[in-house]
Amino acid sequence: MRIERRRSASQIALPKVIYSIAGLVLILMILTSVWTYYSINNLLRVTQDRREHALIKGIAVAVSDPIVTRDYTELESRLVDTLANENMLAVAITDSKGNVILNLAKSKTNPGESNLVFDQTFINPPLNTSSDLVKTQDGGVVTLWYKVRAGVVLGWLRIEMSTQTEDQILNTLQRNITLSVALVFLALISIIIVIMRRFFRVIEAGENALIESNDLLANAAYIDELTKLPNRSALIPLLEQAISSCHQQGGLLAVCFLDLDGFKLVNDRLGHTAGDEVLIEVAQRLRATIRGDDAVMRLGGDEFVLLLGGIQTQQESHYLLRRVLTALQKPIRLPHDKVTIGASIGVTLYPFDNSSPAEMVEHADEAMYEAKKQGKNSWHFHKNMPPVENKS
Ligand SMILES: Nc1nc2c(ncn2[C@@H]2O[C@H](COP(=O)(O)OP(=O)(O)OP(=O)(O)O)[C@@H](O)[C@H]2O)c(=O)[nH]1
Repeated sequence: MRIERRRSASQIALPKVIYSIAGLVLILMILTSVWTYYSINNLLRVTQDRREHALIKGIAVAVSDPIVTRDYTELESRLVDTLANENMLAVAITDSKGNVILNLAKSKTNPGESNLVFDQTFINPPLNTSSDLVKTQDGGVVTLWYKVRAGVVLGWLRIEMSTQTEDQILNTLQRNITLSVALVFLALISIIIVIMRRFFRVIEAGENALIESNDLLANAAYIDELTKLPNRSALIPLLEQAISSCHQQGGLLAVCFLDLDGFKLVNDRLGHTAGDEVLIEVAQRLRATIRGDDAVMRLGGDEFVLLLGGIQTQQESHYLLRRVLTALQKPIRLPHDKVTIGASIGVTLYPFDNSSPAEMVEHADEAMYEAKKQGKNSWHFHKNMPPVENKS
């Protein structure tokens, strides 16, 4: 009589959807971050290139006059000014073949100072290029070659610059993006956890409601509305259960079909409502009389079935049946009347009667009719039983 409780497909599928969306968002976020990082990186490089170009062009213009006039004092002064630039490391002027005209390097110990470099008389310029500007990079140092022109090519301007500032910007950018991704990732994970927890709470609540409604439905299907006893639908399942435990534990199981005597009269004399009250009282008395493991059901009308298990001897079944009738025979008090009612009981005993559950009920029913025939308010064992004394 158990009703299976399963989660619906949509209930199982939804967390997967949430995980997939979250995963997708995460991948998009990482891709966006990487793309942003490379875009900004690229932008910085382009800006840096333009800045360097403008810078070297400016220096070239500034040094072209002193080169033409061979005013090396003025040339040195202009190069020293150039070296004042924070990132500038060295600056040199060569003729068109690479012979050094002037070579200045910033002092490593005192960046405010610049020294003439004398030990390098020739620097190899990129002679086989048609471009005016050539850039090479080695680690954090950028070397720029630029053709100095005044109508004709006067020579080469060579500057060495540190990319320290640029690297710092990029490192900061990289750190910030990594931090942002980590923070967004954490936020996303937290949101997923919150959503999942809420989701599972909703499922749990839904499941509980489903279980409750299933239980209610199950009860409604197997319970007699008037007496609250199990009804006819519960008869075979309960009988099968009782047979199985009797089979395991041994002893006898009495299947008792009980029909009230003269109940129609109660209805006729006192009305249907009074009849109902009598049925409710009978149900309560039957329930109070049987043992915890026994069962009592109302099949309908004034018919009940009792399943009395754990009986060791046939004699014991007589005792139990007498107890049932004695309990019923006590007057029933109604608001305006008092009713005394009896019952006839037909009995079949398992395992003497080893037929199917439905047949056993039929046998008990037949025996009940025998009890009625023999004067009512008594019990009668089915004819298939070993000879036992039928008593009232
Ligand atoms: N009050 C009430 N009466 C019911 C209900 N269901 C069936 N009945 C009545 O119960 C009576 C049962 O009839 P019988 O068992 O044939 O009559 P009886 O007087 O007990 O006859 P015997 O069994 O031969 O003693 C009928 O009058 C039905 O109308 C119910 O739920 N409530």
